[in-house]
Amino acid sequence: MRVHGDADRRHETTTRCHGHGAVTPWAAAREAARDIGGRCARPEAVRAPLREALGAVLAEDLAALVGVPSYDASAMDGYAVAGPGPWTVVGRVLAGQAPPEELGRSRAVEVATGARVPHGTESVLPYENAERRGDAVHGDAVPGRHVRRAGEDVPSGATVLPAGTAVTPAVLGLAASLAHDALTVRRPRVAALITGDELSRSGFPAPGTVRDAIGPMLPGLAGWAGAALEDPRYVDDTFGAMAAALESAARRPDVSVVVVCGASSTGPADHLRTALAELDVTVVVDGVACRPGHPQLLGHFGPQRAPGPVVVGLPGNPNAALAAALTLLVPVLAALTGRLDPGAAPPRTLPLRDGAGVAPHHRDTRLIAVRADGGHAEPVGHDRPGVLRGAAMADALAVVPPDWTGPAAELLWLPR
Ligand SMILES: Nc1nc2c(c(=O)[nH]1)N[C@H]1C(S)=C(S)[C@@H](COP(=O)(O)OP(=O)(O)OC[C@H]3O[C@@H](n4cnc5c(N)ncnc54)[C@H](O)[C@@H]3O)O[C@H]1N2
Ligand code: MOO
Repeated sequence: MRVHGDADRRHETTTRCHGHGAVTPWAAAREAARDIGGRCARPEAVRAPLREALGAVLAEDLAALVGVPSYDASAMDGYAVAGPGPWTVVGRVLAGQAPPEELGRSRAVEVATGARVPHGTESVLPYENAERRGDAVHGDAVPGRHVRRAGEDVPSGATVLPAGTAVTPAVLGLAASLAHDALTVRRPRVAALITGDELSRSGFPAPGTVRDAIGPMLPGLAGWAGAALEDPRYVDDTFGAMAAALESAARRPDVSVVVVCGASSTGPADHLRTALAELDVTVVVDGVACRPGHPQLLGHFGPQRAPGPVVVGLPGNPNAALAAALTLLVPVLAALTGRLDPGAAPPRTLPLRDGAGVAPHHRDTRLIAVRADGGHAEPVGHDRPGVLRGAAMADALAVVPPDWTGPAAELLWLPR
């Protein structure tokens, strides 16, 4: 970390206001994150083509512009038949082709699965139940069988999903079936400020420099929580650069969250807290009693009753940044659109495997990289604050509070 000229006076303030007993317990910090996210203005509703809507939430109920199926269709390859058998075969209809107007009594048309069946069709006789002799077909047809009637799965005009539903791959497929080309969705936008004059962004790091490991993690974390991350802005380790970058991100009406990486501690180049004070940001969580990730921060621009944009400060150590993102950033983003925190998905707890050698810390909640395997959670190791090696092998972070007696531990799932 390099020290810049304008650090000194303001750094005095930082040192006094952080790290002197005001840290928030881990569970309370997460609750605060959910609470702020839930109180912010919802991200603006926008029209998104289907291919861009994945992961957002629906801003409106999803209605069927067309029924499913949209025409009377065969559910099997075989014969559409009308009246009693045997039936005389009068033609063939493949999917996408027009059928004859009307199927007369004791008449059949050979049909492919998905083909339109003629009016008058009473059932479809699958090939395997049919015996063909010349133009005649014999077999036991069961009235109504293997014909999918128009609108029988989804009637035209029906509301099929409520506003607030997360757009999954299945939702996109359904929307297309219902004749939508675009959806009206909400998706929080996240601006990222990455600090650290020692950071490099590509190639082999020169002596004394470090590859940015947080920038590459953030889009996936944001996307997992239904948000979109803008290209990160790399900010010099000066008070002026930090304050200016924060201010300009916060002025953007489309930005719901500003995430700041690094500069969260009390060092001479750590200007986050002083810049937030200068900009009148309300700091709600100033440090969290957890390891790794204790210097993380949660605050907001704007008044208490209408907060926004939210500011999340992630520590510079990459594994601490990941733990902090799961603790504060993901719950804020999920709550902004009212969706469930994906880190808190079931199963919520698993027993740590016997002999895992986990001991609680006397004051802080430990967040331990674990693999979930056969009904147990097993620490994978390699999860010190400065390295993502353990997290990259892990399924979740096991939450071990100071009063933990085991063996069951709460899990905070990682995006996988
Ligand atoms: N006197 C104290 N010093 C520190 C404390 C403390 O309580 N008292 N806490 C330590 C902990 S814990 C953490 S975590 C770090 C947090 O530091 P910052 O958020 O201010 O971040 P930096 O100082 O800039 O960097 C810390 C470390 O991480 C590396 N780094 C930073 N950004 C990135 C990145 N994008 N990708 C990869 N690595 C990054 C940086 O080079 C440093 O090695 O403070 C401790 N100090
Ligand atoms: O808590 Mo630091 O956040 O250990 O790396």
